[in-house]
Amino acid sequence: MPSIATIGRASTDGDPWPPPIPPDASEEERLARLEREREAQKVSDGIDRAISIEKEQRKKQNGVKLLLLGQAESGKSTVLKNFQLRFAPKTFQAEAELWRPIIHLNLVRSVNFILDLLSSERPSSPPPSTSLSSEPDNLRRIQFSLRPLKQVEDSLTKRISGSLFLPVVSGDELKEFPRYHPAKASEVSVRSGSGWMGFMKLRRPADSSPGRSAQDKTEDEQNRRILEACVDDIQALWRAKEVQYRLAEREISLVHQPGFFLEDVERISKQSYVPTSQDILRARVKTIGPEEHRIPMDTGVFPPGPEGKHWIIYDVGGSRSQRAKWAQFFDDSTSPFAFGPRHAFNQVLAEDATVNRLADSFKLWKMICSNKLLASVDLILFLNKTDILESNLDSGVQFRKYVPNYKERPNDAKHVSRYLLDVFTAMHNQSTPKKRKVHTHLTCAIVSSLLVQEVILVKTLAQTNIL
Ligand SMILES: Nc1nc2c(ncn2[C@@H]2O[C@H](COP(=O)(O)OP(=O)(O)OP(=O)(O)O)[C@@H](O)[C@H]2O)c(=O)[nH]1
Ligand SMILES: [Mg+2]
Repeated sequence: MPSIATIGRASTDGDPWPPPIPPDASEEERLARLEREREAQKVSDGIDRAISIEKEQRKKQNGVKLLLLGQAESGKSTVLKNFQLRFAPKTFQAEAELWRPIIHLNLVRSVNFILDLLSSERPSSPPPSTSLSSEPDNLRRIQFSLRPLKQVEDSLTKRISGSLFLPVVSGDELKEFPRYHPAKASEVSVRSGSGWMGFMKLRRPADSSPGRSAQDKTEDEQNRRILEACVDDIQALWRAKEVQYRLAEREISLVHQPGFFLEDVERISKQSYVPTSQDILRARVKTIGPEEHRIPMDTGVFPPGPEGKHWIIYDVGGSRSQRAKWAQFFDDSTSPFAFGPRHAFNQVLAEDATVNRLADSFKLWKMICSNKLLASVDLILFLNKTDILESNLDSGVQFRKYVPNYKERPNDAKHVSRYLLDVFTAMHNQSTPKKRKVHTHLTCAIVSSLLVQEVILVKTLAQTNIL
């Protein structure tokens, strides 16, 4: 006899359960039988509900598990920083100083990128407004005087990545970190999160522990002195018309590149500089993960939960060689956050220049939606980088040129966002194995305003029953 919970389903030996009502049963027997089945069904549904509530509660007691998924540079680690800023502000502030070398590395890579660009090729024609000016001579002097920044870049990369501490990086991963990429400047090829942070803690400049060598300290001071001495020339380089001309000629928008700090050079090169929260959110470190981060939920934002409750956030690397590592986190106790780079419709992948980033992002989304291991969890989709999308469209870039199906709709952020939300939702509905909710949000992860936190933490998580 099957248990009551299986009434109405197939029995274990393959025969249908309950068995059909015998054809010779009287009307009275038939009605009584139907009534018994209805009652049994009610009990069965009640048991299913209780099991699912218990499962939810068990999930919550262990902490809330979030999985950040999306292509490289889509903003996963930045949202993680937002969580840290919101829920563990003291730790976040205490670690601010660790971000200074990363921010300096972002800056010197931008400078070295421009220097490489200037020396890599001659422009197709000289910039019209500078041909009669004295700028070319001055630019040559600046190029010469900024040469020590190559050593600063090498030294910072070595300090941050700590070659001894780095896991073996595969050939494919190394290929993703070219020193000079035609459309990129600020990628930092180091381990993210706890990897580099743990290492930097050991070598902290203010730290007088025996782990920190005198050589590190000297090198750190020397790098900062060089940077401070270069401030005027870096500013002059960035303002030079020829530089702007060469960047425009190759359609390179450094301002929109991750880890862009050229406008902040004076402030961030001061000896007394300590990174602000905003600087940290803007800093770029590529994740070679996956990494588990535990953030205590102790800030009283939500009603107190069980003692020792944590956010457990899995931050993964989004570049192609990293994606095979995602599957180990796919299960129904983890809430996946997927990131769609809305701004990237006119960009290609850093790791494969033949692949449009928006097309890649659609493919990833379909893979997440159709995954059977995630079929029972609601999905949260962030269409991130609203600011870059707006600035791209405002500068006249035509969305329909890259997405012909967009046709004659208006070329503004509101309509493009609506269109993308519709496409992502339709793709989900076509590929999901089960009916479930998708919570979509337009976000700008570098803004840690209350609004963003409200959206991310309160509305979304509460709607998905995570909290
Ligand atoms: N302008 C702008 N920049 C953003 C936004 N969100 C993230 N960024 C920046 O984009 C860069 C990349 O973000 P990350 O969070 O490192 O990207 P990721 O998805 O973790 O990338 P991988 O670790 O390579 O997988 C960082 O420099 C961020 O500061 C946004 O909404 N607007
Ligand atoms: Mg990351």
